[in-house]
Amino acid sequence: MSRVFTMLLYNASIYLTWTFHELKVGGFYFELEADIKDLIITFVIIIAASNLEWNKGKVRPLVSSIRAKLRPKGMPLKLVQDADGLPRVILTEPTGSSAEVLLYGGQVVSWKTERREELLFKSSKAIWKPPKAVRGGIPVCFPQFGNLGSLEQHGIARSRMWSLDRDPSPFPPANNQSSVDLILKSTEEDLKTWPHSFELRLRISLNPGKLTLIPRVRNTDNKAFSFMFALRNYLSVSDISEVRVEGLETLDYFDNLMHRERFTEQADAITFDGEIDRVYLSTPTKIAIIDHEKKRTFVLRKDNMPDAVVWNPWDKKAKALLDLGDEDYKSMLCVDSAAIETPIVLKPFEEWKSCQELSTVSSSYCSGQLDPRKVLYGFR
Ligand SMILES: O=P(O)(O)OC[C@H]1O[C@H](O)[C@H](O)[C@@H](O)[C@@H]1O
Repeated sequence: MSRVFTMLLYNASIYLTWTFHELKVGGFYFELEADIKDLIITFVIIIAASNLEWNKGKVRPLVSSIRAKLRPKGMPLKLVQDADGLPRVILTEPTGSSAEVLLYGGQVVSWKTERREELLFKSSKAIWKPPKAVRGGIPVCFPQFGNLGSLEQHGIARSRMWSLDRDPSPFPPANNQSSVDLILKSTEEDLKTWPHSFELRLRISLNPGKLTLIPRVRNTDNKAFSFMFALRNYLSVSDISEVRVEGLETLDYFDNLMHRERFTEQADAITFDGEIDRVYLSTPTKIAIIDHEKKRTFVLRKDNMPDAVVWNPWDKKAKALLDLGDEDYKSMLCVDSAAIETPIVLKPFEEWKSCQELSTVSSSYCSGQLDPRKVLYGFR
């Protein structure tokens, strides 16, 4: 789509907006709200811009600046500097739940209920200093998972400084206080170890009882590349021995503790009495992590990330990890949304998008037979 056409669309949208500013319907005049006017313009511009993005891999500066002007002007983002000098964004929503997101690693490090109860695990010995990734929260593993490649463990994204994405694609968030858009772009230095230019975007949105992460990866290179991706969810649990995971039964998995040998899960649900490090394959979109002691269930819903990693280091490995307290393994469980077995391939200017939603419900609702939707419709 040419620039001229974009301008034509833009002018047409302004004309339409003014024409319909006063809309005569059945003899009554309805004043259109300024918001609606903005919405119409935004809609037309975004369609034009999206086309440009798909075709050229770049939004023209003109369209970007118009889009920026039309972005909802709510309260500004709360950006604070913590004691270690790492900038973090504080997300809040009206019922009182909150989340904290570090620009370092693009990492959610806290998610609290409206009663200020922390839902994500943070290591008592976490190192809040580059180049170490912070142990806890939701680190982003990209473009490699674990040591399945030549890059540093779990790739580069979790130990890089991300930026606020001032031009999120395609729609700006509805509320600036409860949502943030981050971006990580390949640097000259990174290109030396992973020679593929990319843009990794992450939208983090907080809603009552729910935390949503939408990652996107765009190939901004002139050749195709492939990558692995994982959102490592460090969930805070009362006692790992009292936790069970439902939704992965009967599935095949690679066991990282057994030289990645392939097995089939035989148990009705996964319970924990020792170290575990497995990549479950072709998993359903919904997995339940049931914490009996807390009477709380985390529900993990994911889209376009077919694998799920389950990791707990248990006592020996915990002691070997410098940034994990000796007893910390008891109060954490990682259940990750991931794309590992089949790496994602992107041609130049193509974009991959996925979504993860974490929510909590009372245990009785999701544990097997008591989930009414499971009983009624049999879906997970
Ligand atoms: O210590 P990290 O780099 O965060 O990795 C933690 C763990 O992640 C994965 O599950 C790997 O398979 C493990 O080998 C690794 O120990």
